[in-house]
Amino acid sequence: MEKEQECHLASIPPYFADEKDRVWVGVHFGSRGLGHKTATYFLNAGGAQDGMDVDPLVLHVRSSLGADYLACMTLAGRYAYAGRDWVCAEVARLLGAKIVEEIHNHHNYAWKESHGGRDLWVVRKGATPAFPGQKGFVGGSMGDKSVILEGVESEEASQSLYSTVHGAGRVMSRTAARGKVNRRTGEVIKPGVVSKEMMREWVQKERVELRGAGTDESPHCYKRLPEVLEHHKNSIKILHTLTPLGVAMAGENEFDPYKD
Ligand SMILES: Nc1nc2c(ncn2[C@@H]2O[C@H](COP(=O)(O)O)[C@@H](O)[C@H]2O)c(=O)[nH]1
Ligand SMILES: [Mn+2]
Repeated sequence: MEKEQECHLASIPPYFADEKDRVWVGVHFGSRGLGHKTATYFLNAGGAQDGMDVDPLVLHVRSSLGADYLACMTLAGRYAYAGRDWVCAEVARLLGAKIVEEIHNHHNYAWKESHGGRDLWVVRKGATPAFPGQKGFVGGSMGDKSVILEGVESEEASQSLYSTVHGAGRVMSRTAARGKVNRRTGEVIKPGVVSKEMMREWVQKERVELRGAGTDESPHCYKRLPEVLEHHKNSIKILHTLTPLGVAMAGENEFDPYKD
């Protein structure tokens, strides 16, 4: 690492080197467990039906339940920011680095915004805001380059309500990748498509130091980010390309009581 004193934060914790050999620390987690519990509480309280094809529960933002939901969502968002900040600071400390720039972005969250003179609640599922000049971190995979990008003004950008992708996206489900095993008997119900050897081979070729990770997170599970970003080239500008150096994530048998 040429500049040990400089460290940039992107919002997996891997760390990367950019095109000028500057170090970036990236994390990708938030409030999944808390968010799920919150949503479940409000769905039950609002009398939502259960099932894939049922009508959605609609709560008015000015109803007591709606206002409480928004307050809880905002709190869960702050909890996500705080957790990411803590992990980035800890990785920077371990690297002996000083943080010189921070880029935060949520996904799977709702924002109150004005578009074309209309006040809207914009829910970005698997997407992040990318208003002109707004920077964001978009992950590839543990064995692919990631990017720091910013939104640009264009017809396409406006049509997307100034949103972009938050990752390359999956080509297979977690279950398809790792297979299905009977937890009690250990019997393999369906073998996984991706083996540990395949995952190891990929990261070794890319010279990435990997700690933890199940095969459901292997690069084989994701699209290639440059191809995805090519489809978005009119609404974003790539500022930095980040090459992964080290990636740490929970192992396949790790117990996470918070599920975040
Ligand atoms: N830089 C990294 N990006 C990664 C890694 N594993 C996945 N990804 C990308 O991020 C999103 C994660 O999405 P989610 O659905 O799990 O929230 C995904 O689309 C990938 O492209 C990684 O280890 N490093
Ligand atoms: Mn995510």
